[in-house]
Amino acid sequence: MRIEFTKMHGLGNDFIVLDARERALPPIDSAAATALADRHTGIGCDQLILLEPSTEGDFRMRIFNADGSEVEACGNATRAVGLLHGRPARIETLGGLLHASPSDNGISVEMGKPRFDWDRIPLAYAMDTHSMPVGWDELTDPIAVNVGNPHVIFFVADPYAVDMDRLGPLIETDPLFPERINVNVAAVTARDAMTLRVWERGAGLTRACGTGACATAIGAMKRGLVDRRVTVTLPGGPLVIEWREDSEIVMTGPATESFRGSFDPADYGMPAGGTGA
Ligand SMILES: N[C@@H](CCC[C@H](N)C(=O)O)C(=O)O
Repeated sequence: MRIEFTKMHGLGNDFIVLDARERALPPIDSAAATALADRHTGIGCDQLILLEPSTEGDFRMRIFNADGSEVEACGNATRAVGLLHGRPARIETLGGLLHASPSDNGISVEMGKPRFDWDRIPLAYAMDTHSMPVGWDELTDPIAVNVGNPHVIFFVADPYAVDMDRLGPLIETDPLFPERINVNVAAVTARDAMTLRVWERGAGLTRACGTGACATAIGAMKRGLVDRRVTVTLPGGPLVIEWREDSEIVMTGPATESFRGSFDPADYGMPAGGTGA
């Protein structure tokens, strides 16, 4: 049996979407996700997304980084599967229940409420997460925010001047972050505008990171640098992030289907059996 997939992206952050909501698929494990994500020998993606039935929401979304790690949240993929669903959706994730709905400017997602406690980031030991007394070369005084997944944010004059290929993996794997971390470097350009680059945990430098945009906007709002609605421009384009009075984060932006195809699971070492429906 061949497995059908949809290739999608949100501002160039790209996904293989596998749909096991109505038809069981062979189990997807870390090794299969890594093999499928390979840009030379597989289909290629930053994240593999697996949709399954859910008792809590309309469906469950599982997220695997390109390195095979299964993680809690992915903002851009949430918009992508919202587009695929075609109507408002309640999406169960490891990071919580999210709400995605079509809007005038693409797809809007209620991403949940941010967490700031050191043990909810998580960090390895207690520390003020609002102004962390740590640094890596010119990257100093970060703020840490968990928006379903963990982020550390550095405010700099020019994100494009930062050597992310060197500093990204160094910070991602620092023992201060027991579950590793997504690394954001951002510049505030106006009370309602920021630029951002993200080194993603388990995927490296991507063209866009939805949760990174949320965490960075919230970090800047907490420090009083921007207002409660801000446009965050990533290499792949802009996302609008709003922090509502009830503390819910709302992310709005585009999602795109690139193409559909199918593959033979045996080519990716996938065992026989079923996951999902
Ligand atoms: N690209 C995503 C984030 C994907 C997960 C992240 N790399 C992690 O490990 O937490 C997004 O758009 O949010």
